Amino acid sequence: MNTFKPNAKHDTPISKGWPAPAKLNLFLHVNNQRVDGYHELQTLFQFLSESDTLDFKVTHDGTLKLHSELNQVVADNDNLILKAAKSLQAYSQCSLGAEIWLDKILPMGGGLGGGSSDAATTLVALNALWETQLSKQELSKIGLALGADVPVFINGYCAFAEGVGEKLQTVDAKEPWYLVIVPEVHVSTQAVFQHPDLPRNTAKLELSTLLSAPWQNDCQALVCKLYPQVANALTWLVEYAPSRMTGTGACVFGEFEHQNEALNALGKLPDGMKGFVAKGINRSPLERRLSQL
Ligand SMILES: C[C@@](CO)(OP(=O)(O)O)[C@H](O)COP(=O)(O)OP(=O)(O)OC[C@H]1O[C@@H](n2ccc(N)nc2=O)[C@H](O)[C@@H]1O
Ligand SMILES: Nc1ncnc2c1ncn2[C@@H]1O[C@H](COP(=O)(O)OP(=O)(O)O)[C@@H](O)[C@H]1O
Repeated sequence: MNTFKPNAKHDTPISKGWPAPAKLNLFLHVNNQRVDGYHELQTLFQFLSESDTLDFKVTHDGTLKLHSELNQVVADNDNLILKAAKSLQAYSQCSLGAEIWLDKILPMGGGLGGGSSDAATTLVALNALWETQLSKQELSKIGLALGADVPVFINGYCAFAEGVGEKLQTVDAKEPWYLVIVPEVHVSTQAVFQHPDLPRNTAKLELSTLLSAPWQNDCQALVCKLYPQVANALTWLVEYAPSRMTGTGACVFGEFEHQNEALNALGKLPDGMKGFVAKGINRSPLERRLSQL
């Protein structure tokens, strides 16, 4: 419905409004460390109603250009959007290029997966616009090389993940409202996984057992010890709702049945804490967008 609307400013068609949603890890278990250093996980991913938005214009000279204020903080060579577009060009031998506009609203490096989601949306959108016709499986293979969380965003459904996040099983979870607190601290995923105090031996369990057991994040205690801002945010939030950390942090989330309860708690956030309210969603808005083409 939003595809290829002529845009006076750019004078050529731009495909607008491709969403790149945030995710939460509703639980995160670290089961094992592989010989290559990576950790085997069991985790449950759910999307949030908060998204970055990307617009794309196909070009015919093979060049890739990103328009974003993010280039003040992330060099083009490191930006997952351009890396994703280059990987798709290489894999599919496509000679087309693209201009890409990013409206970035998701906090970076907080365990909400915004960078991975931007990369997934780029792969899915350009696969459609360049007509490269790769399957979700092929796109996920390309995406996994960019980040462990990219496949779940390509798949587009709330999912239980194993391995390093690539073995996915769709789950129909409840869709509550969340208050997400964004502590002003950067937690390095690599540093958490390399830390000697990280528990790495949670028993692997069947999905049915995991879904009915209390949910936990194995990285949370360590991150709270290393970053008091994360511990403080959780201490405040658990007074209002069952709360946990997402991914390797730093963001924490509290679960509410009704939007107004989450908004009410947001309104009481102490000075110096930032957060937002979003709904948990099982079908990604990217998946919905694709089905409208
Ligand atoms: C653990 C999760 C859960 O969603 O955390 P968040 O990043 O979202 O917080 C993700 O799988 C993270 O995925 P992603 O952020 O893409 O991680 P990558 O860039 O692939 O890896 C960063 C570094 O973390 C370590 N790493 C990452 C994932 C994993 N399963 N085992 C690891 O040991 C590796 O040292 C790697 O070099
Ligand atoms: N398009 C992008 N958006 C966000 N971060 C990006 C992007 N491209 C590269 N990055 C890098 O990826 C890192 C992780 O970003 P993000 O996915 O938001 O966090 P997390 O992995 O903690 O969920 C950022 O700190 C940034 O250096």
